[in-house]
Amino acid sequence: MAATEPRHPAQPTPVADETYDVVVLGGGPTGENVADRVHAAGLSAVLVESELVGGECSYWACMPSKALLRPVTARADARQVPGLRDAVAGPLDTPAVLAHRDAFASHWNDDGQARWLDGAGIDLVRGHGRLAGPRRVAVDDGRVLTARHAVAVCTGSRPVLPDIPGLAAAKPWTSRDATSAKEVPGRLVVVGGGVVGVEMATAWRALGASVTLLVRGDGLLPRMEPFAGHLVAESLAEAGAFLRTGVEVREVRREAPGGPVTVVLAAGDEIVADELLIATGRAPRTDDLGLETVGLTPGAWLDVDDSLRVPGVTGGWLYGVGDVNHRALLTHQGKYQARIAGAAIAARARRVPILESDRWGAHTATADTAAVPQVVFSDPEAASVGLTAAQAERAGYRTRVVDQDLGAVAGASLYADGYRGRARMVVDLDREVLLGATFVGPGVGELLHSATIAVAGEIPVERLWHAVPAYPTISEVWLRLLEAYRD
Ligand SMILES: Cc1cc2nc3c(=O)[nH]c(=O)nc-3n(C[C@H](O)[C@H](O)[C@H](O)COP(=O)(O)OP(=O)(O)OC[C@H]3O[C@@H](n4cnc5c(N)ncnc54)[C@H](O)[C@@H]3O)c2cc1C
Ligand SMILES: NC(=O)c1ccc[n+]([C@@H]2O[C@H](COP(=O)([O-])OP(=O)(O)OC[C@H]3O[C@@H](n4cnc5c(N)ncnc54)[C@H](O)[C@@H]3O)[C@@H](O)[C@H]2O)c1
Repeated sequence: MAATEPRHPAQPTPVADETYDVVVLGGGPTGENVADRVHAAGLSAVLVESELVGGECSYWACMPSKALLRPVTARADARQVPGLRDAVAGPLDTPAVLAHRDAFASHWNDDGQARWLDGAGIDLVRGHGRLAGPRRVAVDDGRVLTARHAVAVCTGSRPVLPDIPGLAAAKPWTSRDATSAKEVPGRLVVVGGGVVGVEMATAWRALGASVTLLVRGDGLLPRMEPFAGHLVAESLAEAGAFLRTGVEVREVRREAPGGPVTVVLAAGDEIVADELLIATGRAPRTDDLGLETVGLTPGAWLDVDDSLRVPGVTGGWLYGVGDVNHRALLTHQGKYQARIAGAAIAARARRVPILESDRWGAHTATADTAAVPQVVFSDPEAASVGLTAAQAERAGYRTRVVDQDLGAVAGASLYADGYRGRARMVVDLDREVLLGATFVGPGVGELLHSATIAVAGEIPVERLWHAVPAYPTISEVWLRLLEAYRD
């Protein structure tokens, strides 16, 4: 089944002047925010978009996936509340869930976002843009846009298909199909135990598909603390999904278009399904971008410094922001980078000194390396910020790791009967500040920002002691973690 196609893109805003202060290539969440920031700083900006304004996040990633998952986690939570359990015992209303998803994907129509650009005073050019030498962007309709100060490449990423015999011919689902499919497949095989694999296995299993998750490593969510993957795997199994770890796909066959697909594992066994989702990571959208015209390598992630500028480009006019630079493939980090890059572009345009040496200054995207928050909207949710215990150890910190059973907190047991969850904080013993925190359990996504503030703010543990969590909330786990640390 093909991913839902963009519908009726709005007519482009007429472009009067082909020279701008800033040309932004790619109108996803990152590109929109770069354009907005430089425009707010008094520079003129044009945004070039080849598909839909709003990018992957709005139509085939964050928004539709979270709209599919919200009914799943809300039902799971309600089923753990005495007095409510029986009222939500039935199946999800699949047409209503899919309609809710369609609405959150704006029916794959970007009129609203194009209007926002117009209102913000940012010109929109629809078409595929390519660099055409220094400061120039050629659009496939023949026009050439020139940037006085900067070109910001915000072209994002696309799913990778591993080199498995028969895979491409079998027309597997990618994240685009998994977030936009109009029907629930009877049997779905998911390859990849990262965030996309876990979230989409959760959603489609809850909508009634028989789901088999094939994972090459030994568990799910390998970038998080190991207990996150364990708890999510346990819950997926209870939901009736089949998880196979330590397996490799050797070959894929689909004899007839629309017919069943056979997945052959390295050990020789075969799994037959109706759809196959490949969720094995992302590749940069830089292969057809004219990078070679400015001495860079097409198809590679864009290497950038902490102000999001591409080093080694004469004149320093090229920036790479968002997924395309591979620093942190998340919408909120792309938007954060856009705020930093926008400020740096505007400062350099005005010849104002850049605060490069100020780690937490306006022109340095330090949070990309020190405090990236992420919520996996599985059941239960998994939320983390900063370093895991293993990452901190690898980075050479002297650490103390403190764990707590989330279910033992009064607020958690009120939130859900039999609440299962766990929390961990990783403390840098030399500075006595948090390097990272992880929470796994129902509703923990909304708990994460407290940890992000602690990590990004480098708040001493001694001062956190005075940040009193309200009783009886799940946040009281902070008190338990700090008590355990001080004991
Ligand atoms: C299934 C899924 C779920 C996700 N869920 C979350 C989530 O819950 N939270 C979260 O933070 N992140 C999530 N992500 C990640 C998030 O989608 C990305 O980090 C985010 O979209 C990156 O934004 P971006 O603007 O850098 O790139 P994109 O959103 O990819 O936008 C790039 C834009 O550039 C355009 N473009 C590309 N090349 C050209 C060209 N040559 N000329 C003109 N235009 C071009 C594209 O059409 C696109 O519109 C999810 C990802 C997936 C796959
Ligand atoms: N809620 C969220 O924040 C959210 C949701 C979805 C996606 N995202 C972002 O989108 C990005 C892409 O997600 P993703 O899940 O595709 O990538 P990922 O990198 O998170 O996970 C991909 C997984 O596939 C495995 N893999 C790679 N090649 C394989 C192969 N040939 N066979 C079997 N397994 C293989 C990897 O070991 C890895 O565990 C992530 O970086 C994530 O940050 C975020």
